[in-house]
Amino acid sequence: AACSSFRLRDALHPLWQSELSVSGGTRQSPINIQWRDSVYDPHLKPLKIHYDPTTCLYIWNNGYSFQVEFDDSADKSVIMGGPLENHYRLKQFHFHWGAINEWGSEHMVDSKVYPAELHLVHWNPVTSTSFEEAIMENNGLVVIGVFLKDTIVEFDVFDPSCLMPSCPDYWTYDGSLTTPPLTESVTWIIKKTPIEVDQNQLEEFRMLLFTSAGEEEKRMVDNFRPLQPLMNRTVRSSFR
Ligand SMILES: Cc1ccc(O)c(S)c1
Ligand SMILES: [Zn+2]
Repeated sequence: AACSSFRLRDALHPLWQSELSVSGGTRQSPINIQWRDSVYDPHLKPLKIHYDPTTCLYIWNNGYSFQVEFDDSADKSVIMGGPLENHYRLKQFHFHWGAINEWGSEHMVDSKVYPAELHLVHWNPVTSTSFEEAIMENNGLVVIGVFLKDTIVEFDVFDPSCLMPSCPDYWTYDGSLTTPPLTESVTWIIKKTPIEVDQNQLEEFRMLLFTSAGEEEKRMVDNFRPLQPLMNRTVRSSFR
């Protein structure tokens, strides 16, 4: 019922209004992951994550999420393994969330939506010389998506490794950025198990603003892109 009261225009933040779909896009994100249609790939390795908290630089509001930036001038916070052919450097992480707990995540699993979704954005230093260049490269980026569900716990937002669920299971598919330029440069790795965050943490997200000082206040909520067609893609799973 809550979803029926959800007005599509709420999710059409000016950011996406003009770019609901990239013309000719064949691998757009986010998608609804149909668990029974995902294909177990025994060649998928465990994902290896080595984050160095000292690479954490600062947090800022970029107008459509809050983002924690990392020093990516060396291979200090990196991921490798999984579906990846080499290592990727952590550049930033940010979240997407809803105005209420009934919606907010970008990806869905069997049409189940979560209140929020964490994106850990990495770039390929082997095929690109900078993050900005990697955004335009085929598979220049890897984004790890982690669902958030509300419960009563505390978590430290600045040590990204503690943002990762202990369960190693993930789905992976070829997709795109979910914000402009929506480039089809992302290998998505979606963790099967959500992390649990305190309801107060979700409320704090909803206190942020899309607007700058002096403008009429607009709460930063519903900063997620609508689902995109799967088209000719298969989602692989790292687990049976
Ligand atoms: C590079 C980048 C920027 C913003 C995003 O929401 C995503 S998913 C990726
Ligand atoms: Zn994102």
